Amino acid sequence: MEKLIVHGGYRLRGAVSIGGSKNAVLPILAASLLTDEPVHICRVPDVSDANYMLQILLQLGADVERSSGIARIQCTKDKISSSASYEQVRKMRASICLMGPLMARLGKCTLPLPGGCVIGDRPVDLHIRAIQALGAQVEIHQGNLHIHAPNGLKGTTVDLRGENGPTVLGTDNLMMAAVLAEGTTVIESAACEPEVVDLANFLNNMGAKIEGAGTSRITITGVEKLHGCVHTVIPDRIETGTFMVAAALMGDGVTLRNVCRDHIQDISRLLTECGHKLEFNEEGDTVTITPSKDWKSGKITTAPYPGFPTDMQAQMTALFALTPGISIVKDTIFPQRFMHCSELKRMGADIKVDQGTAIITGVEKLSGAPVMASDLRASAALVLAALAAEGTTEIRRLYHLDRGYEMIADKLLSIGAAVKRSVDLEP
Ligand SMILES: CC(=O)N[C@H]1[C@@H](OP(=O)(O)OP(=O)(O)OC[C@H]2O[C@@H](n3ccc(=O)[nH]c3=O)[C@H](O)[C@@H]2O)O[C@H](CO)[C@@H](O)[C@@H]1O
Ligand SMILES: C=C(OP(=O)(O)O)C(=O)O
Repeated sequence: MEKLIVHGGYRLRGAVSIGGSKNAVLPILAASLLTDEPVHICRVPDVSDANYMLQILLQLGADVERSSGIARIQCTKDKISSSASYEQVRKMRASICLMGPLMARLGKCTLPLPGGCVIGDRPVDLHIRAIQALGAQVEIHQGNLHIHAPNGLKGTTVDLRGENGPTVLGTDNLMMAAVLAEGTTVIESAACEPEVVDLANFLNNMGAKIEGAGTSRITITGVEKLHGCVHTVIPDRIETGTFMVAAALMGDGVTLRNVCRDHIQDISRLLTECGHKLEFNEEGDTVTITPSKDWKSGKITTAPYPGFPTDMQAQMTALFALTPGISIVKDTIFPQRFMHCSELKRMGADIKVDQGTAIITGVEKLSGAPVMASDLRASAALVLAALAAEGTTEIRRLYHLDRGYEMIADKLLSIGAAVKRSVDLEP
């Protein structure tokens, strides 16, 4: 196993290029199952989740080639298997989004149920409700979802609102199941995230008829077949936000390239309210961050898009740990997503967590410590805190970070951080 060693206190200066979105590319890769023809997906980030998804497709029978960020995938129907094994999917919850395309293409599938994870309970009841509404029968046996649609999938209206609001991968799954279904499917209370829009654009490029993606009502008119296409994945808005926080903490002229201004409005608003200066170019694809010497505390309540993303709250907590005053972070989507706080406290942060809310009193300095990453964004929060801390921090369980950050150590090193990966000899 590897660990990340960070010597804190180095100012950051220079430019970083943001990669393709992990959360957009996962369902897009799964959607390549929907056609016999090859699809070319550009700007596939080199992160372990995308690599697992490509491996799963390969094991399901797809032809997969990858070079310089471009994946070429071809899924010939009679070579594709409808079952994925627990070994294949256990590493990635997003494997649930294989359900929609496998059902659309083969009319049946067997998928291991994804478990919960450290960010909280992660049920799939809405995914099941969606596929049942299209006419599929679902059984759960020995930890597997067995789904089949003996009479094919038929379009209908499905309200996907759950207790905590819309579901992102649930919306993706239903869209992918409906593109080849008979008739029209209307998704009410659909998720509006940019990643859902990117998937809809990809499917429309393949010949699907989807309208309304990016709003809470999506209409899908089933077509007989889809064809190959070339698609470029949107920039990763969470990687962008993470580097924006790094720049707010330690920047001295950091520019981020290949960003999408429209997708990060709430993150930008919050950083601006805290006093940091953001300058976008006219196209909105490059931003320069100038940290404030007179920074202010802030308040976040996570919410579905266009609200503040839950995937950025841990990184903001790291920023607030060093921001004077009292800041408040409430996660309404994953109220248990505060594992990073106990590790930040070991570095000297003053944080109290109670019932889905963290109250953070800014301290003057953090100090480096050995810390343990518990999940993807918690790891990012620890890296950010370590960049600003006095002394050296060693972050263990780097595989969490590698799920969603492409070459993060190299990118940080290139703008002046003192970071290096090292083999961790401890068990
Ligand atoms: C690969 C990917 O894109 N992951 C993102 C996606 O996860 P994912 O799509 O799994 O998250 P959802 O949008 O489905 O979850 C939103 C809320 O709905 C609940 N829920 C979800 C499904 C369901 O069947 N029943 C149910 O109750 C969840 O527990 C959660 O409280 O959106 C999350 C919320 O923005 C992000 O944090 C994840 O990074
Ligand atoms: C929680 C995340 O991803 P996943 O849904 O794949 O666990 C994330 O990207 O922050």
